[in-house]
Amino acid sequence: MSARRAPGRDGESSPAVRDRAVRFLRTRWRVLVRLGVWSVLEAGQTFLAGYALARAMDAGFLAGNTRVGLLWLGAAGLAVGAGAFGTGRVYGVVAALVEPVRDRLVSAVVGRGVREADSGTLSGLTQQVEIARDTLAGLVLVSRSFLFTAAGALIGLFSLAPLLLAVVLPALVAGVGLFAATLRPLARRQEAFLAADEALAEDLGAVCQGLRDVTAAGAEARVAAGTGERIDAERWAARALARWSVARVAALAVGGELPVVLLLATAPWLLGHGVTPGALVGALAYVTQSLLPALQNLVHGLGTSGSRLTVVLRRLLPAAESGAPRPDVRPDPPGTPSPTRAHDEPDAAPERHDSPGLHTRLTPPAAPALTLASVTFAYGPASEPVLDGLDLVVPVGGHLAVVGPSGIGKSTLTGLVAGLLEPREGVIRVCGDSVPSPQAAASRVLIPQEAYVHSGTVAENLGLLRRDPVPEAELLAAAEAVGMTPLLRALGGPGGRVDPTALSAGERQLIALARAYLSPAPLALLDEATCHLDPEAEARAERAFAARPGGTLVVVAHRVSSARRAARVLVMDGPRTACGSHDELLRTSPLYRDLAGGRPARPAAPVR
Ligand SMILES: Nc1ncnc2c1ncn2[C@@H]1O[C@H](COP(=O)(O)OP(=O)(O)OP(=O)(O)O)[C@@H](O)[C@H]1O
Repeated sequence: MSARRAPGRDGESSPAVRDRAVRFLRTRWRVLVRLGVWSVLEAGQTFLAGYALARAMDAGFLAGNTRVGLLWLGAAGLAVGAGAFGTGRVYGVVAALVEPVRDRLVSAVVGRGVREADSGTLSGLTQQVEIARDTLAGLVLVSRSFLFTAAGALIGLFSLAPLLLAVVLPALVAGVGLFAATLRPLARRQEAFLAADEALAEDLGAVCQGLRDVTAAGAEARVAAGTGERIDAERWAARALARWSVARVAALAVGGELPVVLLLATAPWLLGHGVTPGALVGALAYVTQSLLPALQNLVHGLGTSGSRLTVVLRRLLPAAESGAPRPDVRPDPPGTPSPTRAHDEPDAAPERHDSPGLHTRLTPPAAPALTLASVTFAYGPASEPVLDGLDLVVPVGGHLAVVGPSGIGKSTLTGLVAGLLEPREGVIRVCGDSVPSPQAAASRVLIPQEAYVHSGTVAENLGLLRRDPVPEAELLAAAEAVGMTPLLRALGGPGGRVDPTALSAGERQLIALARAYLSPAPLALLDEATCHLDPEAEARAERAFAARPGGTLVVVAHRVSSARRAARVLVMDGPRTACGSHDELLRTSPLYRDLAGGRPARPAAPVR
C-alpha cells in the first residue's frame, strides 16, 4: 500500500515545468496584453480610491467645501464601477489563458493513457488536470490582482506624498520577500503532506475493504501497526507544514499590517513634514483597503494553491512524458522446503493464455501453492474429527477438484485453507506461508457459494480485491475469461451501477468469479462457487481459473464434470480418502466410481 509518489523531485523537474510555462506564455502574448489592459482599470480604481479620499478631505470637507468633497467621493465611486467592469473582463481573458493549458495537459495525459491502455491511471491523471486548471486560474487571478493593486496603491502613495511611500514601501517589500523565501520549502512540505495523506487514504481504503480478510487471517494487530505508521507519518508532515505556515503569517504581518502601525506611529512627524491630513487618511485607505487584502489573497492563494499546482504539474508533466510507475501488487512469497508426504503429485503445467497484466501479478512461487501436512480438524473438543491427518500437496499451476458426499468436509477443507478455521493438529501452507499469516491470506482467494456483491459500480465490485483501480482493459479481459461479458454489457459496462437485489444468484456468482479472477492471489478456492451457473458457464469459469498464469485452482466440485476437467481429484471419503487422476480413481476408489456414474460402490452417494 505504497504512496503514489511524485515521479520527480524538486530540483529535477521544476526547470522543465518553468521552461514549458515560459514557452507557453511567449505564444500567448496577445492574451497577456489583454489581461494587462483590463487589469489597468483595476489599478486605476485602486489609485483613485485613496487619491480621491485624500482630495475629498483636503480640498473638500476640511476646506469647508462639501460639494468638492462629494464630487471627489463620486469620482471614487465611478472608479469602483470601472474597476468592476475591468475585473469582469479579466475572467474571460484568464479562461483564454488557462483553458489551452488544460487542453495540452489532457492531450498529453490521454495520449499516454491510450498508449498504455491504462484507464485507472488515466482517470486519476485527468482528475489532476482539472485540479491544475482550477488552481492555475486562481493563481493568475490572485497574482495579477496583487501586482496591479500594489502598483495603483504605490503610485497613489507617491502622488499624495513621497514620504508616505517611504514609510510603507520597505515593510511591504520585506513582507513580500519573506513570503517569497517560504514558497519553496512550503511547496516541499505540502508535497510531503499530500504524499502522506494519499498513502493513508490508500491504506485505509484497502484495509476497510478487506476487514473480513484481516479478521479471518488474525492480522488485526499487524494491520493496525501499519496504518498507525501512516497516521504518524501524516501527523509529522502536517506539523512540518504548519511550522512553515507560521512564516507565511509573519510575512503577512510585516508586509500588510506593519505599514498601518508605521503610518499611525509616524503620523505626527509626517504631518509636521508637509503631509496633509487627507493624504494620511488616503494612505491608510491604500494600506488597509487595497494592499493588505491583496497581500492576504496572494499569501493564501500562492502559499496553498501555488504549492498544490507545483505538485500536480510535477506529477502530470513527467508522467505524460515518461509514464508513471506501475504499482507492484504482491511480492513473491519466500520458498519453503517441500513436505515429506504427498497424496497429490505435481501436475504438468496447464495450458496458459497470454495476459500481460496477470503475468506481472502472478509470479510463480517456488513453494507448492497449497500444502496440508497431517491436518486434523473437529468442530468441537468432543466432536469426531471432520478431517483426520489429511496430507495434500497442490503444485503451482495445479487444478484440483474436491469431491465427496454431502457433509464429508469439503467446505471445512476450504475454510481451513482460507484461514477461517484453525486445525487442531497439522500445518497448512499457502505458497509456502503458514496459515494463518498475512502473507498466506494475500496469496489465496476463497469464492464461496453465496457470492458477495455490493451496491456501487461494476468496476468497484470487480476491483474489490485489488489495491489500485483495475485498468479497464484488464477488467474486460477478466469478465470475458469467466463468461461475464453479457452481464457486464447488461449492467452498462464497468461504470454501470450494480443493484445486488436485482441480480440473480448466478449473476452474483459471475461477479464474484470475475473479482476473484482479478485478485492478485495466485490460489483460487472455488467452494461450489458456480453452483447457480449452467454446466457450460461453469466449465468456462473453471477453465479460466485453471489457465490463470501462475494461478492454482482448487474447486469443490458441484458436478462430476468439474472433476473430469481437473488434473487431480481429491475424493473425500473419511479413512478411504484418496487423491489421483480421474482414470486412477475410477480404478482405485469405489466412491469415485459411484460418483462418476460407474458401477455403484454404495447406494446414494451423490457428489454433494
Ligand atoms: N459450524 C459448524 N459447527 C459444527 N459442525 C459443523 C459446522 N459446519 C459444518 N459442520 C459439520 O461438519 C461436517 C462437514 O461439513 P462441511 O460443510 O464441510 O461438508 P461438505 O462436504 O462441504 O458438505 P456439503 O457438500 O453439503 O456442503 C458436517 O457433518 C457438518 O454438519
